[in-house]
Amino acid sequence: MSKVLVSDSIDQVGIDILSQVAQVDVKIGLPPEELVRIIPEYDALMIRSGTHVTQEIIEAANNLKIIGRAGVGVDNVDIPAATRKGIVVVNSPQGNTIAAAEHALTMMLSMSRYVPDANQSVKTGQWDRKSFVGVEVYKKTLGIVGLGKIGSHVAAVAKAMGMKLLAYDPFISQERADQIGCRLVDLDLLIQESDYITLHIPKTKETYHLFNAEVFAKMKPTARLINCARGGVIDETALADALRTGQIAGAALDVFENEPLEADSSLRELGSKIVLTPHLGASTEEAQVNVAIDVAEQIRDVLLGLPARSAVNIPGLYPDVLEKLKPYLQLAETLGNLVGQLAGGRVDFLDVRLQGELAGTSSQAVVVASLKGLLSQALRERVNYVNAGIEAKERGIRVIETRDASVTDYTGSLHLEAKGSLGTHSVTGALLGDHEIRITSVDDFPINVPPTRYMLFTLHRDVPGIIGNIGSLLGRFNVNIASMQVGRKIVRGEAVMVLSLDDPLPEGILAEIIKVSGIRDAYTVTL
Ligand SMILES: NC(=O)C1=CN([C@@H]2O[C@H](COP(=O)(O)OP(=O)(O)OC[C@H]3O[C@@H](n4cnc5c(N)ncnc54)[C@H](O)[C@@H]3O)[C@@H](O)[C@H]2O)C=CC1
Ligand SMILES: O=C(O)CCC(=O)C(=O)O
Repeated sequence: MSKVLVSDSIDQVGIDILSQVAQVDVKIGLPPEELVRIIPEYDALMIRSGTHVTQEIIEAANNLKIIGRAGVGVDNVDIPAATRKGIVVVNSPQGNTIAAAEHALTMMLSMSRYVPDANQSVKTGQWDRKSFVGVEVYKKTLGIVGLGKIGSHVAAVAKAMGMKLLAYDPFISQERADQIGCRLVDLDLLIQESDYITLHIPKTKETYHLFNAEVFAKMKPTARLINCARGGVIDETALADALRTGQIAGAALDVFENEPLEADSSLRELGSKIVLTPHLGASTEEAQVNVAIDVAEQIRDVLLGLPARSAVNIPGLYPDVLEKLKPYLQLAETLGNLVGQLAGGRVDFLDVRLQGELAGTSSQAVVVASLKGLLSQALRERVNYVNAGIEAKERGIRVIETRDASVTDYTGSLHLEAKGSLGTHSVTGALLGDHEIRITSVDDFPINVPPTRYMLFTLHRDVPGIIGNIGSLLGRFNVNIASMQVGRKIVRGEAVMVLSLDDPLPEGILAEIIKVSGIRDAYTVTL
């Protein structure tokens, strides 16, 4: 039975789903060295934002197939390391959208009306109304940085509260911003014109310390900043200075560069100018149920050999695409494996040509499947859909994708050409019916054979006697021929012979085959 480690607090509904297919161990708050020690036992790891899945943990995770992040941000997982190791990383892209958006709005309103401080003063026996005169958000300008799922929901609610909306998001179209009712502007203008700025961006190289001393100097002195996205997108030292010196009026933060926030952080000493929460954006009952179900189902599916619907490191393999392409992916893997063996080791170039109806589909998954097949001889079960692309890149394999919808011999076909240590070779394949694979050409010689486990390919001159000679040679070595086919372009010209064999070819027989008069070259393939 598979084993799943849950290392952050997850709603019970998620544990129940996982328990249908696996032994589930819940161990919260493990020190990193303990995680490194026990991770080899596990097939899956389920986390929230508390566990940092570092390269060291991933390198030790020799049985891990999937890391499930019950939430959106995957910046606490070393994705490149997981990808290299062939571990799928999944998240829940929408399960906590509403919770995070509502938290940002809560922060904006409670900061504007000094709710946390007023609450504290009443609870400590005071009745002070003068110190807590707030400001309204009505008719104020809200600048939204990152107009994705959370940013868009914040926009919809803020609009209903009568706020004017500006947005900065270099990856969002004007049309989408118009639909949401936001004016799309550049970051400088947003910074200068906004009364409130709310951040809904991921933490990346580009967004690290995006809000810094220079930015605070350009903001209105009455402006307030909200961050319920990720710590690290704000330079916290510069923010503390800007608040202390009155460069900006207030800030409300749910996330921090280091979590938990350091006990001596200067952010804790800014009184009513700042509202702080301990990363509570996703902490609603509803969101926790949503993300637990979403991610546990994906872990369950992957452990059962099914695809995950929200994998962040498998390109283009969304379930609907996958369902349609599945037979073609099998074809691509088979042809990749075949052409890789014909071209010999050290392949440095692969042309993936999608033909007929295949030319109209998303090519990414087909390319990944071709690479998986190509690398399978070298990497065996270590190569999978997650790491095939990166493994190919690290081996210096240049991949090009081409499309030719005009090829209509079959409904859809795939042509792979590889250059390796044995020269350049090509194979084409198509599907017979829904999923029966046929190899339809080798080195541009037309054939029509199903792939079988053991195969022999020869390049030869099409003259009488060759087939008989090869047949008797194989007979002498006790190799049984299951089927044989010759492909040629002209009679008595160059030809290719494909034999499906019941047995693997014994050592040394290839050298004998090449000696047969008329044989130019011979290759054995094991699929
Ligand atoms: N505080 C909390 O508990 C929670 C925090 N989050 C965080 O909120 C953030 C947003 O989440 P979603 O809206 O679900 O993600 P999303 O992917 O739907 O939206 C992110 C948006 O940021 C934009 N973006 C990326 N780079 C940018 C840049 N350099 N400048 C401006 N915009 C940029 C993208 O185009 C995208 O539209 C994430 O960092 C996520 O981790 C999410 C849920 C809960
Ligand atoms: O798991 C949590 O509570 C944090 C959620 C979060 O930050 C996210 O989903 O990106």
